[in-house]
Amino acid sequence: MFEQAFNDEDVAESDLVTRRGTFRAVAFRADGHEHMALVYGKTKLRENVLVRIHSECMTGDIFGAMRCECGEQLDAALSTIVREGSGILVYLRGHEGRGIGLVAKVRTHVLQDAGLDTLDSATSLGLPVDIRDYTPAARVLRHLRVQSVRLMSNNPDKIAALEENGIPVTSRVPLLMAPNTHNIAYLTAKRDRLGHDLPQVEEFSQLPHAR
Ligand SMILES: Nc1nc2c(ncn2[C@@H]2O[C@H](COP(=O)(O)OP(=O)(O)OP(=O)(O)O)[C@@H](O)[C@H]2O)c(=O)[nH]1
Ligand SMILES: [Zn+2]
Repeated sequence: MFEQAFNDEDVAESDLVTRRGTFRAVAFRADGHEHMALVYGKTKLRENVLVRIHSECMTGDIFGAMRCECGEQLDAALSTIVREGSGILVYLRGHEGRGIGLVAKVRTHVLQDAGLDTLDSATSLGLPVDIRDYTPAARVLRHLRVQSVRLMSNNPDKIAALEENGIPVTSRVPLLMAPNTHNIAYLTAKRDRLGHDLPQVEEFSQLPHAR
């Protein structure tokens, strides 16, 4: 059996008016962290709900860092959800630096500036490459009574994790941002070493999502 959703004391929700529109903000505690699901439009008991599972990235999401494309993906995912009229963005804490934390991530940046890629910079510090746990996302989607999802991601691990945790993924929606000189190495390592579904650099400019 899959884990039940949440005890009442671990979840709270309210309307959240944002510059993009009014979402339902569902704050929840899971695995020692406080996470958030932003729900737009009607998703309860629906199939093929447009979903983004977004891993916390303080540098990219809040400060607009260009080392990665996280901030742009966050913007694009929310815009797409609003444009389509419904969907859910799950913002997962504890995922900073693919799970190694903020201090460790910044330490890997120093090594990346010296030429190592995102994987080697972690392993050379004795750190794991990716220890993210997606079960809190599956739990909140179950709590929200979502029947199946269209997942906005380029990472096959996220699809596998949802399926393993009882949330059917009917399709994957690519979330491709145009590369810049600061994140091209990061994107290339994701494609070539982590198996993310990303195009070759020269193909990016022809993509509908690229900007
Ligand atoms: N270890 C490490 N983590 C990073 C670095 N830059 C960003 N991250 C983290 O990477 C996470 C995002 O993972 P990505 O591999 O970029 O993308 P993803 O979420 O797996 O896949 P998508 O769904 O396609 O966006 C965030 O939690 C960031 O904090 C870095 O240089 N080193
Ligand atoms: Zn990032």
